[in-house]
Amino acid sequence: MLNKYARAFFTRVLTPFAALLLRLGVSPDAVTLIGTAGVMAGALVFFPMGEFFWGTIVITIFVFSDLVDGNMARQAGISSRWGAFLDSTLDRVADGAIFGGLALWYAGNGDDNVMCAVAIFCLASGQVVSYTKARGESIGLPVAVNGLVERAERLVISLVAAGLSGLHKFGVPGIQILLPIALWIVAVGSLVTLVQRVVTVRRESAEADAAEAAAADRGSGAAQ
Ligand SMILES: CCCCCCCC/C=C\CCCCCCCC(=O)OC[C@H](COP(=O)(O)O[C@@H]1[C@H](O)[C@H](OP(=O)(O)O)[C@@H](O)[C@H](O)[C@H]1O)OC(=O)CCCCCCC/C=C\CCCCCCCC
Ligand SMILES: Nc1ccn([C@@H]2O[C@H](COP(=O)(O)O)[C@@H](O)[C@H]2O)c(=O)n1
Ligand SMILES: [Mg+2]
Ligand SMILES: [Mg+2]
Repeated sequence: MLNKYARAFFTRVLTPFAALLLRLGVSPDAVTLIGTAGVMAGALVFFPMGEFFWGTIVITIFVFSDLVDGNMARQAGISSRWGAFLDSTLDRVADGAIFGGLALWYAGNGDDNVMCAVAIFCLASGQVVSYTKARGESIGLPVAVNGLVERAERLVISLVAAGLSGLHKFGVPGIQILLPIALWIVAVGSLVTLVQRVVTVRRESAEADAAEAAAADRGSGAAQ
């Protein structure tokens, strides 16, 4: 949903910045790489220490690189298969760092085995949700469904909650409850999305196989 409705807004807002980077001689690949490194640093340095506010600030600054890199490539007319591969692959790395950082907090001083397991589930299910689309498309199917909770939703729900939970350290009472609530929402939402995508791939593959069998039948009928 965010991908559909918010992308146009962010494209308008980020286009001048993307143009500036191109004028400065920065490449889209460099933005992809630096953005991922920044997200990883924010997530793996701050989250395991329970510094959710500062971690979220650092991650938020760098995560928008994922919208800037493609914008730069399109403006410069240099969108490429390599760029698409690099972008999607490093998305998985960044997501692994964010949910891994949260899991490390709960496994350590956060001391909550259930929430550690929920964070690991968010990490794994998010990766599988993305894989269903990539694999479905690689076997020639349209995978014409995005589902309830795409990557943008996973990130926005988790990061808004993490940032707000971090305000606990600044004296806001009770607010840290938002992070576990958000992780449960992302976990359940990712599971629903996974089922939506698997059901779609199952239907599309059955339709494609039936169409192929019908075409083969017509071919052998014509040969007789
Ligand atoms: C005192 C308050 C403290 C709070 C501190 C600040 C809080 C800020 C919190 C959050 C900000 C989060 C911003 C997250 C922005 C995410 C941007 C992003 O990365 O979007 C990527 C997404 C997809 O891009 P791609 O096409 O490159 O990716 C494809 C996709 O990932 C597929 O994944 P799948 O769904 O299949 O799993 C992959 O299959 C594919 O491989 C991959 O290539 O881009 C978009 O979706 C575009 C829309 C972005 C919408 C961003 C909305 C941000 C909205 C609000 C943030 C501000 C909230 C402020 C809250 C303040 C709280 C007090
Ligand atoms: N280094 C890059 C990054 C991205 N691309 C192209 O942009 C598409 C992704 O667009 P986003 O707005 O989601 O970033 C991607 O599929 C590539 O076509 C690129 O060429 N090089
Ligand atoms: Mg991108
Ligand atoms: Mg991306």
